[in-house]
Amino acid sequence: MHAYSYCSSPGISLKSFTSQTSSQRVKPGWISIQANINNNGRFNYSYEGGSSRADWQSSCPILSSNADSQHQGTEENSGGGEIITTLNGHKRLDLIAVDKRPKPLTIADLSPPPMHGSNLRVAYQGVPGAYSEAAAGKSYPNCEAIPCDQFEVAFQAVELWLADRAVLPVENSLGGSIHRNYDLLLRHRLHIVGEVQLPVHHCLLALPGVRKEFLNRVISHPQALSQCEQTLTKLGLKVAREAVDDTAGAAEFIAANNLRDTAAIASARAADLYGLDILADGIQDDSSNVTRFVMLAREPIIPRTDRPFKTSIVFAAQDKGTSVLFKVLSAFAFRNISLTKIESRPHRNRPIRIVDDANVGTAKHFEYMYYVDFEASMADVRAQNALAEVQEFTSFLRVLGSYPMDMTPWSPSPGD
Ligand SMILES: O=C(O)C(=O)C[C@]1(C(=O)O)C=C[C@@H](O)C=C1
Repeated sequence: MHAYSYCSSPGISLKSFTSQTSSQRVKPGWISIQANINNNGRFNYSYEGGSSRADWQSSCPILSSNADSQHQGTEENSGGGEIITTLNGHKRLDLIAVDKRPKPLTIADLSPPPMHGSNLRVAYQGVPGAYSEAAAGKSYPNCEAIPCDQFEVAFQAVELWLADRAVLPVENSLGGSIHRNYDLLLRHRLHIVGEVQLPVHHCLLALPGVRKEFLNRVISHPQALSQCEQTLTKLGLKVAREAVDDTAGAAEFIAANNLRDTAAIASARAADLYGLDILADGIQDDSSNVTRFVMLAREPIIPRTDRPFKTSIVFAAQDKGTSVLFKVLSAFAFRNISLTKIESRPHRNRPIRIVDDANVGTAKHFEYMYYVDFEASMADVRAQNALAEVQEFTSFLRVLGSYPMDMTPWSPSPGD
């Protein structure tokens, strides 16, 4: 039933990147990484973890090299120059520790990692069974999907080289934009290197034996709740709705706490993973329910013109003039470049501008950051000229990425 062959990793949580006390809860199978900057301005990592911490550390070169200095394991020289560390009786080969001398760069260091290669570590928000995990698998088949407890953590995981890519939702055909990710795109320096559209087929899940009449509440991600609002009412479920971090997390929570009065909106895969029954299938309000995800990387890809590309930009208008937005949009229209999305968010550094006009009086203007997606590659001279023109009317302009459009055909799931 599940088309993707990704594998899940132990996850990363926000406390990984903030100050932390030793009493903090650690999810089973997750690693908690505390990153501090030391006196030399370098990162130090320390670890608390669930059962698979050692596996995770040994699969991650950054972690395994740092872990060596923190754990009181014993070391042997295997005779071949490698160091074998013994940790809790388990032997492990530490490639990083083998040879600390700088190595010459090879051609392999200079080429980007394979787009669909194996072992690409892809961070997503949520727990296994979340739609974001499926999007990671669709974007990078055979990747190692790394669950993160918040969107921000997925950004940081890539920035700190704990993951190679992040795959994050930006908009849904029914629920609209996921604003948090628009704000984070601006705050972080990652590049959009691709997009993927995922049909989202929701199910109502409950513990085995539970019937709809027993339910007092339905829990899920706020987007999923809004995508199923009308259907829940049609099913006669006049129960409380509660928002949680992700859809699969809602299913996991019901199973872990044996909640017989609560249902979750989540995927069929989440039902499988957490041992829940499907009370209703395909409960999204529209069968063509699609979420668009973007793939993020530390480096941009080189834009091309031999296939359809999309470019995402963000800009702020200059202080003076009210027709800036019109002028910016005209720069694309005159060059026959179609816009596929426009979104405005508060300008966090300067949310309000006081405008004094001797004739009209004083007004408070809200200031925005505008996000625009347009259908052209940055290698296309029309896009370059349009942006040169846009720059004249804006106080800030950043290209978030120029990347191949997702042209994969999809159809509503059978039974919708
Ligand atoms: O909760 C999940 O399963 C997610 O992957 C998050 C998310 C979202 O943020 O929009 C992704 C796809 C669906 O639209 C519902 C929820």
